[in-house]
Amino acid sequence: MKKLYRNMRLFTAVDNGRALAGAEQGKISELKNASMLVSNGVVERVGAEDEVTKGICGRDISFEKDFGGACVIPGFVDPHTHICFAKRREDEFGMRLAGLPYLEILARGGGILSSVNAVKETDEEELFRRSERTVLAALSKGTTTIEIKSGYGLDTEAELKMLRVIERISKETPLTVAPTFMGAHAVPPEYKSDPDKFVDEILIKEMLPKVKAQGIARFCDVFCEEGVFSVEQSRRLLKAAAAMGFKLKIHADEVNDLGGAGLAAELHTTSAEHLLAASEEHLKAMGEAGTIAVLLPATAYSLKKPYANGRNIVDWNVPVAIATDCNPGSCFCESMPFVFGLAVMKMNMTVDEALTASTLNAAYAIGLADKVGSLQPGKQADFLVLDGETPVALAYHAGSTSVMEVYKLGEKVA
Ligand SMILES: N=CN[C@@H](CCC(=O)O)C(=O)O
Ligand SMILES: [Zn+2]
Repeated sequence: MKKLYRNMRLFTAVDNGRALAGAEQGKISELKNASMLVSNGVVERVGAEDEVTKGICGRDISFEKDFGGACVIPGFVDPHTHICFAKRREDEFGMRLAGLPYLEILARGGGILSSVNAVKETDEEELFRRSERTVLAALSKGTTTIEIKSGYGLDTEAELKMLRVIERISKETPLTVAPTFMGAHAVPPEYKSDPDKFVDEILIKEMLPKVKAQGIARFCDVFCEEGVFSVEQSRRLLKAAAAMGFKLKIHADEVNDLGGAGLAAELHTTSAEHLLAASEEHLKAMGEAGTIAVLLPATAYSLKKPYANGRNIVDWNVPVAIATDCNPGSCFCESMPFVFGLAVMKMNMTVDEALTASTLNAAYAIGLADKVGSLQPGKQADFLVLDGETPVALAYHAGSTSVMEVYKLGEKVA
């Protein structure tokens, strides 16, 4: 049986087989009085009502809804989160407000390492319950597909525990989930004097094969940053991961311009994230390599750092996606509408560019563009009804999500 959604003002990026870059990123299709025919949760037809219903017998339609001309966009795809965590770190936020730098907190054994201790102390059921709560908060704000990283385990057992919880989130919530293995999130204190040993003997020889064997991660990611993993260590890990069939991501040039964006271009990683301090040369190389820049403006907000230069990065022909980076430390934010507003107001992207960044390009950044990211035949019927005439509302109505209704696979879920 089919569902028919009618009378929508529908805005979507158009998928032509690759992430959109440069001027293409700002091209959005707008259809007034649009209808959408959904079959088994998948868009069968979308367009003018007479075309959409041509040859369809009324008896085949089990459900029909008129949206009264409301603005509809694809469900948000959040392509970068650490949303599987055991405890919030409000105390650390207070320390940062008092002037202590983020990397200094980590160097003193706090930050990511305090989240590692919390995950180890929390049993799997409880970790699932707490993570699920934050994931459902994201869903209520319009996120219908989400990437979730491990990386608060740092030993094989705890990393696998996180990845099992992430798999459960995928099975037991309405969201589509892209799981990422990020055992290279920080150097555990016991390897502080020999981080190469952690990279070569633990990450490469022990963890990657076990994660691969269990088939519970699609991507491998690394935090390439001063005092965390060097460019050379990141290169070794990512090359080993690629050889085992993982797709690649890299946290690059978040605080210091270490050359992570250049490494992303060299290895043709699917995406490079953060990029606040990345050089023009390396960003342009990413554009040539087709590596997607995943920008995280809520992290710049939360760390009180200058925003990544989204305007230039789009103009340099790098496909841009945006994400929340939801995590308990550097950025406790599960709201894609907030990130959308920051992209427009603080990174000088246009509303249309931000819409592509938060839907289609985000889907490409997690390898799921064949299923989600735009409202076109063959893709999941994941969509949002907005309070506003156009997607401008997402930036205009500051502090509101503007998301009235959330549909996943053609079903209202929030
Ligand atoms: N920068 C590294 N990792 C995360 C933060 C994780 C944390 O602070 O817990 C990020 O992408 O911002
Ligand atoms: Zn991150």
